[in-house]
Amino acid sequence: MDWAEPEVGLTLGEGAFGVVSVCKRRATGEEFAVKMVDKVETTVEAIKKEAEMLQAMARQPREQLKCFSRRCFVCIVMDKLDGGDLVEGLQRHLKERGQINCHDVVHVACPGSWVMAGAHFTLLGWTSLVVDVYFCFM
Ligand SMILES: Nc1ncnc2c1ncn2[C@@H]1O[C@H](COP(=O)(O)OP(=O)(O)OP(=O)(O)O)[C@@H](O)[C@H]1O
Repeated sequence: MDWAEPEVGLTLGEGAFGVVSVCKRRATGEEFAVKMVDKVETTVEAIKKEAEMLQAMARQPREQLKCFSRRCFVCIVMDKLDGGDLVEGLQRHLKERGQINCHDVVHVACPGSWVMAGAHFTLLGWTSLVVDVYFCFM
């Protein structure tokens, strides 16, 4: 398996679980994103939950998510998404085209919320489901 020594490159962003960077598979040159979760600061249970959440959100969910371990990190490989940062995109839209009409986004927002509700329900239980369903009907 050539994931043993992938090439980790530029940082894409940072979240609660650690840094996300560009990652290149040496054998093929394909680019992915890799989330590097600190083994010392994060419990095994939390890392498992994060990996399961990413697996549930994957573009091809049936394909097994690739993970590898480095000295201090568990590295979770994902498809690299090139759409940019959501908040920056919203701000750019506001500046260039004005406010988004609520009626235009409802068809996208509702199915999206149901996907999130499903993922949260599987992993985190009822509390998140209730919150997500609330947002879905807002
Ligand atoms: N698959 C990806 N492809 C490209 N960029 C990504 C990818 N995943 C994450 N990023 C970038 O890295 C940033 C941090 O992602 P990360 O998933 O760690 O945190 P988050 O989604 O912002 O929130 P949380 O920490 O609650 O999970 C994102 O805001 C995004 O800019």
